Amino acid sequence: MGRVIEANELTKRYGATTAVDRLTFTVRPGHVTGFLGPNGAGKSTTLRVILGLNDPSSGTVTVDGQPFRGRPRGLRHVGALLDAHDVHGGRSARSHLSALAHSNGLPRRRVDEVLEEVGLTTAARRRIGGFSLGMKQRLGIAAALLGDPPVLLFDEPLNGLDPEGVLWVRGLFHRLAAEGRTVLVSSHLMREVEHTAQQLIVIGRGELIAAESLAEFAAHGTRLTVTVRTPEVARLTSVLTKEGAAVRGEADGSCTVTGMGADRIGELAFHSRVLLHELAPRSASLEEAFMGLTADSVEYSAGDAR
Ligand SMILES: Nc1ncnc2c1ncn2[C@@H]1O[C@H](COP(=O)(O)OP(=O)(O)OP(=O)(O)O)[C@@H](O)[C@H]1O
Repeated sequence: MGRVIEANELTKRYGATTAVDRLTFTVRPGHVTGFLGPNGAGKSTTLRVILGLNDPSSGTVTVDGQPFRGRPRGLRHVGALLDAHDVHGGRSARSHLSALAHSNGLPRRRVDEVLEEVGLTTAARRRIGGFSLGMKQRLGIAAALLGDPPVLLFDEPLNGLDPEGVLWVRGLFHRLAAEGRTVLVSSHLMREVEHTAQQLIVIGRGELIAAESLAEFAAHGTRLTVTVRTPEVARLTSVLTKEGAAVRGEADGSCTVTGMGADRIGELAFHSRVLLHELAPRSASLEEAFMGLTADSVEYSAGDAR
């Protein structure tokens, strides 16, 4: 049942600001795709353009080979949670969803089904204005699911959810993907995405930085570093730097070596009769890889704070 989202050289400018800059990517069904980038990277803009809420300045984005805008009864094709606050506070959850179901020609029974799905059945008659952010996120997810669509877009859906809610959302996204749907989930935090997504699209300053599996991202983002502990720091540093490694002293007395594997460090230390107390290879975490890759974009958005 899946549908592919394809962006081709997608560009969106707001006056002098280029929010999305020649983005080309494909989102496939069957797994959760994380859409990752620092604040202001252009994630929300991209999602809005996919949904046809904004026109691209140039380039194209299609869902199942066609621009999404103008599809009748859109909720049957693409469900989206863009902004959990974007709901009428005076309405109840049930009347909000009923209105959406009605305008999209969806059967009323779907309202009860999605309320049950997101755990809001008992709160269905309460005013949305009194909902916590987590409850509003659940309501937004319910609205996205209403049309039982094959394509689902979620903008920062984990915001405001408690740990139990986060686990629930992850389980839900995995199930939706396993059913063959296309699931795109944006976040500015790698730690949110790394347990949720199998595929990643990483952007910074509106530009594509990476589009690959989480495993590939982890592998190429990883710099080889080795933690070494020795009572003879100066001698070891001299031995290793002569062979091309970089050695940095840490506050706890250990050294971080880059550019050389643990085997070679051990060999060189042995031949130079330098005593080692610890020799531990470590790989950068996904968070570190993400921050390293997007460092330039973060500086940009910090200076360009909205
Ligand atoms: N309607 C608009 N008018 C002018 N500039 C805009 C508009 N919408 C977005 N921008 C700008 O486009 C850039 C990308 O914004 P966008 O909201 O898409 O990023 P984001 O990755 O979703 O960030 P965040 O995580 O902070 O929501 C920002 O510099 C933002 O200020």
